[in-house]
Amino acid sequence: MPQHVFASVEEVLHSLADFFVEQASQAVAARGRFSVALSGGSSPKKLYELLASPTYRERVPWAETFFFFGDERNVPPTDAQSNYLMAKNALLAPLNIADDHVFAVNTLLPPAEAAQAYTQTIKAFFGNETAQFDLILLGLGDNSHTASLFPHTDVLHATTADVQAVFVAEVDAYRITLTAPLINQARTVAFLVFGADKAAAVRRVLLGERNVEEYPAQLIAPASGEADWFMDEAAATDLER
Ligand SMILES: O=C1O[C@H](COP(=O)(O)O)[C@@H](O)[C@H](O)[C@H]1O
Repeated sequence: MPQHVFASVEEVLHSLADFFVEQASQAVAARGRFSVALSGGSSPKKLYELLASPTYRERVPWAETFFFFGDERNVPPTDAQSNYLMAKNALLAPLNIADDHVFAVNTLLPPAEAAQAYTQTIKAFFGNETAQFDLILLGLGDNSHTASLFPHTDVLHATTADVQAVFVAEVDAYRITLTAPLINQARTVAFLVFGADKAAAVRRVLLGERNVEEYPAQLIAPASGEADWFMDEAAATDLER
C-alpha cells in the first residue's frame, strides 16, 4: 500500500495536489479527459481550496476534467451538509467549472431513486466502456467508514458496481454512495487522512485483522493496483507500533 506520510497537513495536501495534477495529465494524454470522484466530509475542503489556488490552477487541465461524487448526504444541494455544496464553494465555483462538467447526485429525489439516477448518469458518461474513474478521492472516518460505506450497513454486501442508497443508523440518515465494486474499478484511488483522531482507524484498516463489517475501508482494493494513502504523522502514528 503506497503510503505518503508527512509531518504537516500542508505537506500532505501539496503531495496529494501534485498526485492529482499527475493523474489528470496522464488521463488527458491517454484518453483525452480526466474523470474524478470527489470525497466529502471534513478533510478534503483544504485540498480543494489548494487545487483552486494560483499554485495549482494553471497545472490541471480543468477543461477536460469531469467531476463526480463518491458519496452524498441526503440533503438539498444548498444544505451545509451537502458534499456538492462544499466542493462547489471550495473548488468548482472559484475555477468557473462548466456545469456540464459536474455530475452531482440529485438529492431532490428520494434516496433510492437518486442512487438509481446517479448509476445511470455514470453509465451514460462511460458509454460502452467499464465505469472506470481515473481517480477516486476518499476519506476515512474514525469508525473506519469511507465514502458512505459505514460499519454494519447493507451496502457493504453490494456485489454490483453501481450507486446505492443506504440508511445509516449511526447518523440517523440516508446516504448515497458508490459501492465498493464500483470504487475498486477505478484506475487510481487516493485516501486523504489527517489528525490523531484517525490514527486508530488507520491502523485497523491497514494492519488489523480483516473484518469489513467493522472496518469497511478494508473493502477498498482497486483491481488496478493498491490505493495510495496520504496522511500526516499524527494519523499514521499507530502504524509504527
Ligand atoms: O470518503 C469519505 O470519508 C469521509 C470521512 O471523512 P471525514 O473527513 O469527514 O472524517 C466521509 O464522511 C465522506 O463523506 C467521504 O466522502
